[in-house]
Amino acid sequence: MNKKNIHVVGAVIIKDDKILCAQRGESKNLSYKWEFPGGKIESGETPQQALKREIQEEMECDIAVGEKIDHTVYEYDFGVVHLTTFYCTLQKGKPILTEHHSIKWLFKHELSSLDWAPADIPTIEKLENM
Ligand SMILES: Nc1nc2c([nH]c(=O)n2[C@H]2C[C@H](O)[C@@H](COP(=O)(O)OP(=O)(O)OP(=O)(O)O)O2)c(=O)[nH]1
Repeated sequence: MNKKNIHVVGAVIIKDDKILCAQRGESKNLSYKWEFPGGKIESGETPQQALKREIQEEMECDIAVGEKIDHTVYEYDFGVVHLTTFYCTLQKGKPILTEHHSIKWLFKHELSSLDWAPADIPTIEKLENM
């Protein structure tokens, strides 16, 4: 059986040289793994629109979406995630924890101390070598 394709966008939000990292909740797949806030692209949306919407919903703040960082395809047991990550900045408000277990602001050289969702590793490597 073919696995379902899941198209996901992730926001690498940078503020004062630190990057916002978010930990998934207990009841989710990839529970307690770290990720970039974001989510699935809905039909009719551009990746950038999806990212702005997801961050508003999840963290109650507005972002500006900048350049693409990376695009990876990773096969999990529950499906194939196509993850695109973008540089973002905060425009209005401050990220609020709603559905994540926790959030952290880390310098890029600290990112690899967290247990990331596997699809995120190429983005982490790019950020570390930036
Ligand atoms: N938001 C986000 N999701 C990621 C990243 N890396 C990664 O493998 N994923 C996976 C986890 C999920 O299976 C999927 C994103 O879906 P989602 O955030 O909309 O959905 P979810 O599983 O948290 O919850 P649900 O809405 O399906 O209940 O992509 C990442 O950096 N950010």
